Amino acid sequence: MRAVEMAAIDSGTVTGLALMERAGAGVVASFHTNWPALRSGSARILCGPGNNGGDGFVIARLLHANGWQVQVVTFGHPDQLPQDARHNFNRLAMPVADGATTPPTQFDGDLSVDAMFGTGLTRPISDPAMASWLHCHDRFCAAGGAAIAVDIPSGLDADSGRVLQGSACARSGLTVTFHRAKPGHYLADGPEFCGTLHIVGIGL
Ligand SMILES: NC(=O)C1=CN([C@@H]2O[C@H](COP(=O)(O)OP(=O)(O)OC[C@H]3O[C@@H](n4cnc5c(N)ncnc54)[C@H](O)[C@@H]3O)[C@@H](O)[C@H]2O)[C@@H](O)CC1
Ligand SMILES: [K+]
Repeated sequence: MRAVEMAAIDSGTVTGLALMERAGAGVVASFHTNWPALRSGSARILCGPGNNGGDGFVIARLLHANGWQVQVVTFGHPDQLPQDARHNFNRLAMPVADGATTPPTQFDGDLSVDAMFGTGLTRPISDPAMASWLHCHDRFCAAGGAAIAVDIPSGLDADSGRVLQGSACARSGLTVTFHRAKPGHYLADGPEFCGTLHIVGIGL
């Protein structure tokens, strides 16, 4: 997937930023088809330190523009964000909570989005703050809340579908992935953690 994205970007046919905007818009569109009754409300978006988090910033901006009350929780310092994610972080016009220093509260809003990690997860999620925020997302999902994973549930290996050894991982009711499903969506723990799988095109 990374090679496909880089080839498209290197060929000049599309920018990473355009792909990220389409990814974020695809998640919002998928959300409305999966939960049509949920027209607006309050959303919590968990945004990790990479471009998966960047997708989360796009989703936050689009929901906010549609009249949603949005709480963005970030993990990692904005200065460390990759360029496209940083661009979308800078475009946010709402308060942002630092997940490392803000204790998680039980979420009683309408929509929780896991944009912590996608295909760039390289090791088990062991950071206690990340784990406890993901646990909130998982509890909200288990209680029947609208819980979405961006690209892949964080903590799940995109190739094997297994939760990385000892990693925190959160279930979602809907996973929205881009361009193609990954083996991890179907294998091992994938189905349990992904819930319904939507595959959106981002023009690749
Ligand atoms: N490349 C592109 O042009 C596009 C990428 N997209 C999104 O970008 C994602 C991939 O982005 P990235 O490659 O930045 O990867 P991620 O956003 O999945 O995360 C990578 C970051 O997390 C850190 N990390 C990995 N494992 C960790 C752990 N256990 N604890 C703490 N930090 C950890 C890495 O050091 C790195 O900084 C995709 O899943 C998708 O959501 C989409 O926007 C489509 C376009
Ligand atoms: K994710």
